[in-house]
Amino acid sequence: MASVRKDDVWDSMRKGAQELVEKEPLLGGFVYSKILNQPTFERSLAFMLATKLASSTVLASQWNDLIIDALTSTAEEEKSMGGRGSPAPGTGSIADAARADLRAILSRDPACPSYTHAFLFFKGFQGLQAQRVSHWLWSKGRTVIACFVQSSISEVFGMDLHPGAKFGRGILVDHATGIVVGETAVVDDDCTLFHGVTLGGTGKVSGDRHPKLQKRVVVGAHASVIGNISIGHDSKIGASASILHDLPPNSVVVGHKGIVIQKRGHKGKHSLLSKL
Ligand SMILES: CC(=O)SCCNC(=O)CCNC(=O)[C@H](O)C(C)(C)COP(=O)(O)OP(=O)(O)OC[C@H]1O[C@@H](n2cnc3c(N)ncnc32)[C@H](O)[C@@H]1OP(=O)(O)O
Ligand SMILES: N[C@@H](CO)C(=O)O
Repeated sequence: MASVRKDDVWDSMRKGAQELVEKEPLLGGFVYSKILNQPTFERSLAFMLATKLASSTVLASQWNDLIIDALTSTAEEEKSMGGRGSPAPGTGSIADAARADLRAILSRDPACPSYTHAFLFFKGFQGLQAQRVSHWLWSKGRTVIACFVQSSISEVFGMDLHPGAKFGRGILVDHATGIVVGETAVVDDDCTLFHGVTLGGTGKVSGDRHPKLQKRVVVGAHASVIGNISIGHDSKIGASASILHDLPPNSVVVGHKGIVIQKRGHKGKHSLLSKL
């Protein structure tokens, strides 16, 4: 007999949805259609994204079919990879990446009370899952439809995520408004991006031209990280900083020149801050 996979995120989402409807019956139709009437996390995710992205010319049912295709194919691809460790950014099951993102949001965002809340209300979460679908299309050479998805994400969620960009798992995209991520950017597992972040090119080169964020990097609101540079794991980039050069792991940087104020774990006066 085939074993039924345990899905703690989905179980918790359904429980949260039930509680939400009891508290606010006005939202009953909304919550039932997106979660409680759906048989699985995958179906729920596809329906939620499809209804967000739908327009008068590309219907929710067409989006739903496309997204289900992406979720099924990427799950099969991950299975065929043998399930060894976390997949490289931009590869592996989209649904499992979405589950990891929900876990990350609940554990790292004090404003998030439940998986249900993030799933239904956080456009950073929703837009990122749509980007994962566009990236799957991009990786299959379906670049026109991938760019159409990018354009729809931009219109609906207010952030511009190129389909070529590679995102790992456990990503918190908080508030999300105004985020721009370029084609060759890589955001590894457990990173956090606040609103207004740019992971951009210098405008002077083509090819591989966007930043690579290693694991657990936090990029503060309205910071710009520019060029094909590497941001070492566990670094924090301050709100409104501009970063144009590689940063070693554990850096904490602020200001227009991305001045290092400390190496995390090392105590001492931030003397360089007097230059700001
Ligand atoms: C609705 C919302 O809440 S949206 C959330 C938006 N929040 C963000 O984007 C958070 C981003 N985080 C930051 O900018 C943080 O300040 C960090 C990560 C850069 C630094 O955090 P910490 O390591 O705790 O540094 P700490 O707060 O002790 O500050 C150290 C010094 O840097 C200065 N500093 C901190 N952040 C910044 C910044 N973004 N720009 C300029 N200077 C800064 C401080 O004034 C302080 O200076 P001082 O030593 O002269 O007093
Ligand atoms: N979501 C984060 C930043 O706004 C918080 O509530 O602190």
